[in-house]
Amino acid sequence: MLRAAAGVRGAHSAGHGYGHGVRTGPDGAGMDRVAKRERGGTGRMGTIGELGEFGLIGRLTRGLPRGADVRLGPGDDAAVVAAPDGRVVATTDLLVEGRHFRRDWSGPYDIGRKAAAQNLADVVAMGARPTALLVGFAAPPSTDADWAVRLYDGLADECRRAGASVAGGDVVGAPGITLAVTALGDLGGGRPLTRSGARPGDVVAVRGRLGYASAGWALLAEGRDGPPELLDAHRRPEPPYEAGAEAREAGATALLDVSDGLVQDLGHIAAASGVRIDVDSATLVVPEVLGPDGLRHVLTGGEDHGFAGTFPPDSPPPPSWTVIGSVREGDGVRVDGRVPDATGWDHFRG
Ligand SMILES: Nc1ncnc2c1ncn2[C@@H]1O[C@H](COP(=O)(O)OP(=O)(O)OP(=O)(O)O)[C@@H](O)[C@H]1O
Ligand SMILES: Cc1ncc(C[n+]2csc(CCOP(=O)(O)O)c2C)c(N)n1
Ligand SMILES: [Mg+2]
Repeated sequence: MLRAAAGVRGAHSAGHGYGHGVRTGPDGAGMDRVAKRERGGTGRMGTIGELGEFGLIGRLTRGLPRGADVRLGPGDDAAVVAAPDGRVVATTDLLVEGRHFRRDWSGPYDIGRKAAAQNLADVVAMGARPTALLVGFAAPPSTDADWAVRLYDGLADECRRAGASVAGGDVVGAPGITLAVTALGDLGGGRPLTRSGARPGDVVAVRGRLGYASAGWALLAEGRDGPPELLDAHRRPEPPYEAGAEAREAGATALLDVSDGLVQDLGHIAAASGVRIDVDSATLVVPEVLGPDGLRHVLTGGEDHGFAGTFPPDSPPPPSWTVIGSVREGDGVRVDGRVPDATGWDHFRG
């Protein structure tokens, strides 16, 4: 059993509580008001340092969704998760303050949603059904407990969207916020949709938003306000989780989620499959809201966690997908016949 939480029962609101404007302008205008709202609560629970490690765990794990796949959830040395298929799909992704998000740009609820979404999308990109998350949470002791609770509200809600549960995790004091999330999934007897199955003659198709998170991040980085749908796309991706099942049913030969940039991620399919991928930019949906650099955001912007896949010519994807190109013999990715100079995000190249 878990030790009882030391803290007061949470009085936080279950609402999202995020605004739509830019959190900071170049002059820092409105920061105080923004900072208060983004702390995610009233500070009634105090800091996580005051709550203590086990008080915090007790508070964070209270009320989490618990699906049938999680046979034993938070509270023991490890969780027990069902693996009906006999194989477990497993993936892990870090979300690091200053690298993936900033606390003056994003509220805790959105950061929680994003941490879950980027992992759940990877499970779905294997053609699997997400079952459980394990959540490593590092934060300074001075962090408001309400902030941490709101983050877990976001994690829990994103899990609900994908039909998964939080099975366990770890908390640790650290100089900044880091979330290390591991997601598990079940293939339900199906074959995994790997990156290596694309064949010459296949069509290439995408599902979900592309370029929105990148355009939103660009606005935030420049300290500019802009359309809420862009700013929020940076804060919180909304992967169309149904894409995995759709791709599988349609006979997809390869699938991945677009996390680093469409061209770069298609390059992973091209390399793993030993093929060339040709993208026809005229087929890409570039909504006006993305602004003058819209095509660049669509081609190279990451973090929307839409899906890209390849499909045999005789079994095309359903209408919810957009066909954007074809698979040929050869290697690499071409856009309108040319090798693009920008492809996407690289953590070590800036
Ligand atoms: N530190 C590591 N140790 C072992 N394998 C790793 C490590 N980092 C990445 N990998 C593996 O390399 C592959 C590509 O990793 P990557 O993180 O780029 O995944 P992705 O789905 O393309 O992008 P994202 O990070 O957005 O999920 C994955 O199979 C991953 O498990
Ligand atoms: C504060 C801040 N600075 C920069 C970015 C942009 N960014 C960070 S990681 C990434 C690609 C996916 O990463 P991963 O491969 O780790 O999933 C992108 C486009 C951001 N979101 N926040
Ligand atoms: Mg991925």
